[in-house]
Amino acid sequence: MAHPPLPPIPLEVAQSRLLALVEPLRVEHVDLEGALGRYLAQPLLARRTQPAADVSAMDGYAVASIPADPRWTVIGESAAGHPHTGTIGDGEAVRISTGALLPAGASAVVLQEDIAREGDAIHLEGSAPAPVSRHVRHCGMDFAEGTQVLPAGIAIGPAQIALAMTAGHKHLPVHRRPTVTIIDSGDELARDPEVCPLHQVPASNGLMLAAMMRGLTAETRRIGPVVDTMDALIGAFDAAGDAEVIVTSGGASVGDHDLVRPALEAWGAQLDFWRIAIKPGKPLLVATRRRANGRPQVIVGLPGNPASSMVTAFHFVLPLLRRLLGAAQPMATAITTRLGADVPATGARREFLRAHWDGESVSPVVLQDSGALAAMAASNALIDRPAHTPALAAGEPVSIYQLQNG
Ligand SMILES: Nc1nc2c(c(=O)[nH]1)N[C@H]1C(S)=C(S)[C@@H](COP(=O)(O)OP(=O)(O)OC[C@H]3O[C@@H](n4cnc5c(N)ncnc54)[C@H](O)[C@@H]3O)O[C@H]1N2
Ligand code: MOO
Repeated sequence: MAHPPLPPIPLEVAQSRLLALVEPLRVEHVDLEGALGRYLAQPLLARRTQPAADVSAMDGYAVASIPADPRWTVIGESAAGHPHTGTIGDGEAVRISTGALLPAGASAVVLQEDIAREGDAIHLEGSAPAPVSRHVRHCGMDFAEGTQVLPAGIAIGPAQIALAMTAGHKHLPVHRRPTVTIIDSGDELARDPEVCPLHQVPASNGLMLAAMMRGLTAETRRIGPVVDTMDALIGAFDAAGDAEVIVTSGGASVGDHDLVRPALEAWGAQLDFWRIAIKPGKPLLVATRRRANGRPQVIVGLPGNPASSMVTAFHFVLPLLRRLLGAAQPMATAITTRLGADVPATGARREFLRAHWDGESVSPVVLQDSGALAAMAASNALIDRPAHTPALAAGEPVSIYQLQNG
């Protein structure tokens, strides 16, 4: 890795290069609870039809028809889990509960609120269902056996798990969880925030990064803080073992003690790119190393400033993990909202302003220094400001990314 200083590259170019380095991990079958937070590896086909037969959507009376003189005799009951076994004819009704099978011969359900009953004799007092099948859920209304209920690559959340179970599945095919080793690097970093002299700062980035990855089910391991020497860094890379992804924080810039790049080189990794035209986060680097199994190990070197680490983890590490997990859409998606305050013009780098979004408008927090953690903790969004754009006034539309920040 001899490095003529490379010009910073645009965000999307860098993201595409990073994602092109890996493929989704191998497929495994896990139980439904274990599938939460992961991505479906193959399209899911229904193994049953839902509802499996016509069922009632309301509590009332199932009837064969609604005659001009709407009177019926109750001949039995169909309760949820206890179907009525006979067939009903004209003038007959079956007491029915929500979710119970419609008896053979029934075509409508009349709400119990619309019925007057004396003994087994009932008559319509309110309104008849319109259309007549209004309170009936027909066989296959939700899905039919053999049809695709979920596409490959979809995120598996609570509704997907419920659907999979209802479609007759106990297990789901998902991609293996990625293993990630997170390395805090820097002589100034203290492991213990209660024992932190003036020249030190608590090593909070590793903790924050692991927290960001938790929602994606990644298996994280933390190393460090590691001191700024080649030997210590190479030792930390070795200790990362077979992790699919190594994330370092700090030491990515151009200072005399920023050794992540040369240490990666000495360790045998290949630099893929270094420096992105974004603010914060410019010194981000990505390198790869071939593992014994022939698959690449990807190293993402994040800048040490906390806001830079968070923004680059958001735009690079999380999409990389989603790609390894088999997500159809690994990138974060932006939404459009309007500004609650003016924002200044931008320069050569695309900027991601830490901001607070209240659901209606978004305002940048006052302190945009990439070392400002209190300001970052007051943010729940990033305002996306393209490079070389003029100032914008409150009320104008902007793109934002939502952060899972408290
Ligand atoms: N002459 C130049 N100086 C700098 C440039 C440049 O282009 N020319 N880039 C600046 C930018 S932009 C950034 S961002 C920083 C990032 O540099 P590093 O990745 O080398 O980060 P460090 O110098 O190691 O640390 C920066 C800052 O962050 C704190 N830090 C580091 N690691 C952690 C951690 N694990 N937990 C909490 N805090 C951490 C560290 O103490 C420093 O205060 O470089 C600029 N400089
Ligand atoms: O890019 Mo640095 O990340 O501005 O602070």
